[in-house]
Amino acid sequence: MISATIGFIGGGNMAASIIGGLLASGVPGNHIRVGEPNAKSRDKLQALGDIQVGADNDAVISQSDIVVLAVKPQVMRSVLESLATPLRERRPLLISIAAGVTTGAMNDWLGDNLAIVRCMPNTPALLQSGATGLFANAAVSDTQRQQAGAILEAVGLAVWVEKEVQLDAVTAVSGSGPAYFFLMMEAMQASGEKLGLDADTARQLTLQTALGAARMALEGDVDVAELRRRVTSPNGTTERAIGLFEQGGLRQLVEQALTGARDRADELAKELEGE
Ligand SMILES: NC(=O)C1=CN([C@@H]2O[C@H](COP(=O)(O)OP(=O)(O)OC[C@H]3O[C@@H](n4cnc5c(N)ncnc54)[C@H](OP(=O)(O)O)[C@@H]3O)[C@@H](O)[C@H]2O)C=CC1
Ligand SMILES: O=C(O)[C@@H]1CCC=N1
Repeated sequence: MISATIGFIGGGNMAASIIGGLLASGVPGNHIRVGEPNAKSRDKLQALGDIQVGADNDAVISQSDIVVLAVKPQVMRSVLESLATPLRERRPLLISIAAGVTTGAMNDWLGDNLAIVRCMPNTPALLQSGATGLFANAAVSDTQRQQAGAILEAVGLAVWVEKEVQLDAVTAVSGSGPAYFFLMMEAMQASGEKLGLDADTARQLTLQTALGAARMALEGDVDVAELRRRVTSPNGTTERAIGLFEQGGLRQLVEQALTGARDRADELAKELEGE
């Protein structure tokens, strides 16, 4: 059970997904506060439930045991520098969800050595089906580690990594990952339509197939390669399709794409630290 008060600095897409998941998991709305400058985003957040939403970050910090930093990487420095004094005084556990912003850079900008759990969640957190990688810096106590783990477990799978650099690989696999599956679904829907299905039928068949495949992979006792083989009848239709995917270099393309995402996280860190 999460009894701490949780304040979010930044209430955009990813914060809304986590907040929606926390509320669905039973965290009371009056334990959640958000500081968000954009009035439209505040309205969207307020629609999630009976949480305290405002534009005043200082008020959020003064009322929170845990502060989730959910702003874009590019504004993290200015946000932390502007909030350094109240954060240094109150010393809440900080949880950052920003891609490519290291705990070292955050503490440099704060001018202190605060407890920071850096994590990489993903948007399915909204449906409590998220996947998050977490890393704790040396200032994080066992209790704080448990608190951070409990928050992210409330919205899905939470996995700790030993080295901070591994979070860039987590970003490439699961942080950005939902977008890869959405792209595949977009492409399958479009192909279904080209092959003569109406848009709604193509959509329904694609989405249900994605759900069914993910459930079999998660709930079954065989690996995904074996599940793929079981669909692939010798000399059948799947064999033709899979052969064309392999011939087109799908595996190499996936590796290149994930390496690109990992490298972009590393670049972001260097760009932000060089500022
Ligand atoms: N989207 C995703 O799937 C994932 C995102 N992340 C990480 O989450 C973080 C947020 O991403 P995302 O939610 O997509 O981005 P959004 O732009 O949707 O959310 C960021 C929010 O922060 C607000 N903001 C800007 N400045 C401040 C400030 N000074 N104080 C408080 N709030 C402020 C922005 O308002 P305004 O719009 O007015 O600028 C915006 O609403 C990023 O660091 C990203 O790397 C991590 C995992 C997955
Ligand atoms: O695209 C991004 O940079 C963020 C981080 C992972 C998902 N969205």
